[in-house]
Amino acid sequence: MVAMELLDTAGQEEAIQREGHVRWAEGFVIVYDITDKGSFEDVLLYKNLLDEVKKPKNVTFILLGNKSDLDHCRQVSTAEGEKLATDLACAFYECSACTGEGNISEAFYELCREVRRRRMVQGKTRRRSSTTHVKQAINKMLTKISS
Ligand SMILES: Nc1nc2c(ncn2[C@@H]2O[C@H](COP(=O)(O)OP(=O)(O)OP(=O)(O)O)[C@@H](O)[C@H]2O)c(=O)[nH]1
Repeated sequence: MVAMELLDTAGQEEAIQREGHVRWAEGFVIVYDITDKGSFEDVLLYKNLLDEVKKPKNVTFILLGNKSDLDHCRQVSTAEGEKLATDLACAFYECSACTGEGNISEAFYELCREVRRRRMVQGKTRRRSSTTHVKQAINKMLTKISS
């Protein structure tokens, strides 16, 4: 079971840089509108802003192309979305917040799974480094005792 708190950044750059919840959040959903090429071009901008706020940590995120119900007005192809997601090494979904089509639940499950995977990896790194510190301390003590 995972308890999620979802916050909307309202899309303003200054808000993303300023707001504490961006620093606090563990995972992000970057959303563009498939009928608006400009919103797709902004994805990189938002990714870079998140990188800036979260550094030195890597940003955990998924890419979501919204408004798939408006396929007749599409300006961004599915292939373009997939290509960007591959370049950014994140999961990609198309969906419609309006009709619910596309796999919105799966997108959020995947984001949760990715957050957990990264936590596990970071936990292992932390544990390994603390074991190293304990070993070094014991070695120091033994060296002192024997000298
Ligand atoms: N057809 C369709 N319209 C949508 C969909 N999602 C949102 N909209 C419409 O798009 C408009 C903008 O939606 P918002 O939820 O305000 O978008 P936003 O990105 O949060 O906007 P900001 O508040 O500026 O950040 C509204 O008129 C929504 O009804 C969708 O999946 N399909």
